Amino acid sequence: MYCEEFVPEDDVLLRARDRAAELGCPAIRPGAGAALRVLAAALSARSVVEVGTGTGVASLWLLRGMPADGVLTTIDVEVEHQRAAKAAFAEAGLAPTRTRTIPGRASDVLPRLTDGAYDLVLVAADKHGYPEYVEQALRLLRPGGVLAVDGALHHDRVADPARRDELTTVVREVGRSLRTDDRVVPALLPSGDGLLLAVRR
Ligand SMILES: C[S@@+](CC[C@H](N)C(=O)[O-])C[C@H]1O[C@@H](n2cnc3c(N)ncnc32)[C@H](O)[C@@H]1O
Repeated sequence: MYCEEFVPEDDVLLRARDRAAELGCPAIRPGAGAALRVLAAALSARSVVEVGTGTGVASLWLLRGMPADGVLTTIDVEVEHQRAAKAAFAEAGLAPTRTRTIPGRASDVLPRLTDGAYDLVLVAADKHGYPEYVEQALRLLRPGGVLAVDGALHHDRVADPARRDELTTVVREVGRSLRTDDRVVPALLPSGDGLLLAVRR
């Protein structure tokens, strides 16, 4: 699709995407990755959290929008995924100080991060955990900071009211609750698999 390929990926991103396919870990699609890079650049995001490192595809998009002294804190329960992500960060020539990779379950790690200290939080891990990760993200964001939730359309199932399986319902409810949450200004972009955005008031 034209929009998904509008900003092409370089070899480092394509290799990280290949490793994601090898490990069976779905990576963010390029259109949503490009949108994240825009957000990170627009916010001059120096402190970013990613929930669900995978092999580092979204991490690279974020880091490329962040200023040169920005630090990405990225969490994943799978050590093998984070190992692949670290290889991608090295290939991209990123200084080790630019990334803080934390192994562990998001529900254990997120509560240890500081309130109101982050410019941007990307939620992209197990969808069952989305309601909890979104709540944690709203705690972590500074006013004016942005929450991004990847997979918000869940393969277009969220938009189809006839789809009532558990995961689709969880993701749909996350969107509904952010839409009526006075703490944020929301929008749902159709890029990638759906990128739900919410600016923290
Ligand atoms: C969709 S992939 C992330 C893709 C990545 N953001 C990218 O675009 O390259 C989801 C990741 O979440 C991780 N994950 C699953 N459950 C988790 C949990 N409870 N806590 C932390 N990470 C988890 C998986 O190991 C997997 O690497």
